[in-house]
Amino acid sequence: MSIEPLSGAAAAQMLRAMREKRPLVHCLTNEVVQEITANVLLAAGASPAMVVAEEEAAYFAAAADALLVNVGTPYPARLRAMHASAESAAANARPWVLDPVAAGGIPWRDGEIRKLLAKRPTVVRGNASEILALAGAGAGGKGVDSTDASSAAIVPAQHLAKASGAIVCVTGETDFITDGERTLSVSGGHVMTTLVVGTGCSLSALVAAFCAASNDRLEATAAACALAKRASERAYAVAPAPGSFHAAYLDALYLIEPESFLE
Ligand SMILES: Nc1ncnc2c1ncn2[C@@H]1O[C@H](COP(=O)(O)OP(=O)(O)O)[C@@H](O)[C@H]1O
Ligand SMILES: Cc1ncsc1CCOP(=O)(O)O
Ligand SMILES: [Mg+2]
Repeated sequence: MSIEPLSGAAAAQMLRAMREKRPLVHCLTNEVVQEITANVLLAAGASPAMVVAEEEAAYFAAAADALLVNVGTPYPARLRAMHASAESAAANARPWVLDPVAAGGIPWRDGEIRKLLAKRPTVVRGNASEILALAGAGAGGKGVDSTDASSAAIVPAQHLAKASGAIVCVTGETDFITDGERTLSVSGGHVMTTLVVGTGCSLSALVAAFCAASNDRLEATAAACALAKRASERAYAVAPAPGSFHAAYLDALYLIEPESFLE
């Protein structure tokens, strides 16, 4: 199966559409990354809302433009809100993204991730070890971090996409995005991105934002990856250490214009 790089024209169009819509993204995410997730969405041009109580999450999922479900710090009440919100998003034709943090490493969590996967997310975005584990081809990474190369997860990601009906986005040195038939790649970025917590989790939120603004969810997902990769490159050029890189990454997400993908 051939792999196509995402075109600059598609990335530009998707970023323009996302900024025009300024989608409201409902985030059910982990305790570690709430702030970077909200800030990444705001800087890129979307609108975050962390509506987490079981009593209100499903209601809000029907009203928001997209939903993120990230299982980084799961516990029963949060998982109940996640299941109800995923059902509500699907019933109201809203895209939703599953981020299977640490898949393969913890049996109870794996069971919960499988139950969420059965609810048919629009996109599953994870690092290579997480996607390999979900595809039945690996035993997880080092906690929340990947110990595998994204290139090793291309074929398993394609199988997982076919089996689950979701678009599967596996990130790493190169990001690969597949629906099981077509596979896009996004290269570049900088490894410094892995030294700032929440860059993967917040990318999953960005994928939700892009999917809210286009019906081509494969290209929308790849465009979110392309924005993150370009922002990482710009950030590293001015801030080559984690603390300042974090701030520069947000700045770059804000400053990058759609036209820059056409250069
Ligand atoms: N070796 C690398 N070189 C460049 N960019 C990377 C590398 N590893 C990860 N990234 C980027 O870091 C971000 C987070 O991806 P990743 O580390 O795979 O997810 P997670 O944080 O969920 O483990 C993505 O934008 C990805 O493209
Ligand atoms: C450190 C940590 N522990 C549980 S969730 C989490 C954040 C993981 O963030 P990311 O997957 O973006 O690196
Ligand atoms: Mg992650």
